[in-house]
Amino acid sequence: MQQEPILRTEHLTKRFGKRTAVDNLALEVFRGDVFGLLGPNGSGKTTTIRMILGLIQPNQGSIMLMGKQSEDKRGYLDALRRTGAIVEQPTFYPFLSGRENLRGMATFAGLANDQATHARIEEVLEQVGLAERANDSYKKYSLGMKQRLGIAAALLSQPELIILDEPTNGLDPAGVVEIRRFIGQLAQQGITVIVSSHILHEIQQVCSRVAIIKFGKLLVQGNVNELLAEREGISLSFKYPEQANKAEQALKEVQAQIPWMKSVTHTQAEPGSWASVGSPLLQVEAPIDYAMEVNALLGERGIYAAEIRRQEASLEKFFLELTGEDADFNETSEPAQPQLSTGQGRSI
Ligand SMILES: Nc1ncnc2c1ncn2[C@@H]1O[C@H](COP(=O)(O)OP(=O)(O)OP(=O)(O)O)[C@@H](O)[C@H]1O
Repeated sequence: MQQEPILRTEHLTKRFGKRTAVDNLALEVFRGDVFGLLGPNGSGKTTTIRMILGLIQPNQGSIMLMGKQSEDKRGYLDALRRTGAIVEQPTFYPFLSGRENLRGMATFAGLANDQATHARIEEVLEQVGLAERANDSYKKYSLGMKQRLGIAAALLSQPELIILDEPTNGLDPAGVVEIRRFIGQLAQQGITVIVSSHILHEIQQVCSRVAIIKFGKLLVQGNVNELLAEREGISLSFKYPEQANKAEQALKEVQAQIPWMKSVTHTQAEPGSWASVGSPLLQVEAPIDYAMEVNALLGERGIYAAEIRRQEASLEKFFLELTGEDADFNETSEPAQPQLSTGQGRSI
């Protein structure tokens, strides 16, 4: 079945003076996605989101939101009405309660001050898990609760799409887990979510698709499982180095005839590895489903691994492969030349 894009950007570009903050960006978000817009600080995530929300104008390119093109001002505005967003932490009144703040927000959003709106406020308070604390003043809320109240405000108008810019910023690990769980719940309710982050592992688990950007350019975009499945592997540990040598030789001999075995690498277990430090390891780049075949191939030659494990793939490792640099996403310095020269990135 053909998936329906809820958002598509083409050649999206924004320059601030000489700096190109967003460079020829092509994003595609499908209905029902939890779409992670990932990239280091300063990579252009907020600028992209601000352009999608019509808060700033692109220098070049187009945006399609819910079937409406950005050039069609009236139609696009209608699509924006069906979109909820938090770009910066919304301003709430510290001495008012969560519920009172939402009433203010509802008025601000043009919702009538009637029974239906009041019922909707109770509904979103329930949805974000703040119903029991709705009478507490905003200043008593934890950072996570403040974030959730912001999301509640964005949900007031029953959006089909919600855009959250760095919702985990400044949260402690428990707060991050809470937001992640909450994003999952939104998706279960059929709301499409776009969530940006500079910390890959924080939201990787909850995303169905991701785009990784750097210096405003798309590095990669695709379904998380597909991106990672391509990169998972089989890890074999051996008791003695000579066994690992024999196994390496045996696998490399047959590798050319086996399409699913992409590479075989001989290493040693490092600290933090699942195997004891220094023990010989073979990393076979192949789907874990083929572990039995690898084992059988070695067994036929009288070689036996001490242990076989799935080598987990992670977006962080993938990012490292893609850019050759650290994936903690915290560095802000810009190299003389961007790593990739095309704006379209890889896509699967
Ligand atoms: N209004 C502006 N005027 C000038 N430069 C800007 C403006 N807004 C953003 N930039 C620059 O554009 C680049 C992209 O910034 P942006 O805020 O979009 O990145 P980001 O990926 O959201 O970063 P962060 O994770 O820190 O929020 C940065 O170099 C930033 O300094």
